[in-house]
Amino acid sequence: MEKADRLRDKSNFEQPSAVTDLLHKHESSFEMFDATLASGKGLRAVVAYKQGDEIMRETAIMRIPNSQPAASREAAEQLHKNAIQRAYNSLHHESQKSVMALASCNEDGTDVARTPQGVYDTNSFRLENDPKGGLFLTIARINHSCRPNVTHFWSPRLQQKLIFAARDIDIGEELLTIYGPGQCMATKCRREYLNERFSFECNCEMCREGNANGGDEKMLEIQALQEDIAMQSSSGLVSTTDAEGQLASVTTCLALMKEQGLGGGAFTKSLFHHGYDICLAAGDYDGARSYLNSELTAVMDSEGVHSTKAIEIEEALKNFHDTE
Ligand SMILES: C[S@@+](CC[C@H](N)C(=O)[O-])C[C@H]1O[C@@H](n2cnc3c(N)ncnc32)[C@H](O)[C@@H]1O
Repeated sequence: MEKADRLRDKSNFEQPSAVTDLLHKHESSFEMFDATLASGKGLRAVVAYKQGDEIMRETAIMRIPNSQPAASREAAEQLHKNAIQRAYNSLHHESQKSVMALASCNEDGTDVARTPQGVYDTNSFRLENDPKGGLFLTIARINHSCRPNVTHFWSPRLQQKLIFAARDIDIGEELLTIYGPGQCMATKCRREYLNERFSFECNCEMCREGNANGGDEKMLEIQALQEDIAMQSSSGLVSTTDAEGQLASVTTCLALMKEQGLGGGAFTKSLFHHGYDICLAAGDYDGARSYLNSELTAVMDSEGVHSTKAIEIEEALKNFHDTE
């Protein structure tokens, strides 16, 4: 079966489901366990996944505005705290218990010290282009890795968060996502960022490895290449010779990302789009179509086959064929 068909089959259930539905649908494909990488729990695969497989989708148990207008920072913090408390109070007792069983890095780690705000702030996500963030009971159990094997995507249409395999995953492997940063950084800076933003000392494979295999230099090179390519492709002034150099940078960057375990669709899709822009500007339509095909696969792998972006790219590819 073609990959797109396989993905379509997996994405057949379209409507948002309740958290309990999520647990029933997916309970046999992953399980919660006592994590070794991090304190507390984690999720691990009980079936093997292929890159691009949808592993789960979940509806938020709590939705809280990211920010509210207030006269001072203190007043804004109070509004945030009140909104969390109100949302928490409106939950069923069993759901409250599930929320309070999650990790809380604002407190000292004991059950007594946990508060709804500590739990919400530790485990919630901002949701792209949405004024409200969300807390997802199951997704909250996924620990962080700077070399993740899963990525998440907020679907505005489904109002759910979807988790996709960023590479092939074996049975028994822990599911690990990236909390941040959004840029490629050297180990010391990544660890500082994670400590400051999420209050933990990252113990992931990439951080433990540090610069042993030149990882830090590779991360910095990826970052520099990505910035350079984005700048060049947006300037739009591409001669054939420029295009060759820029496309060579795209190829180098993709290879480095793969070496660093960052070859999944969520990380590569923008790079493929730049490749497409560069080829178009240089009048290389075969090259443009090839990059667009790669972008489509990367988008389907990380957003699902029904995402708005995937549909738009499919449309653009059809137009390519129609104008030939
Ligand atoms: C969203 S929770 C993840 C699930 C959590 N382990 C649990 O038991 O519910 C985030 C917390 O997990 C821990 N954690 C996640 N990834 C980690 C990592 N790479 N290194 C060390 N601790 C990590 C940290 O304590 C962090 O505050």
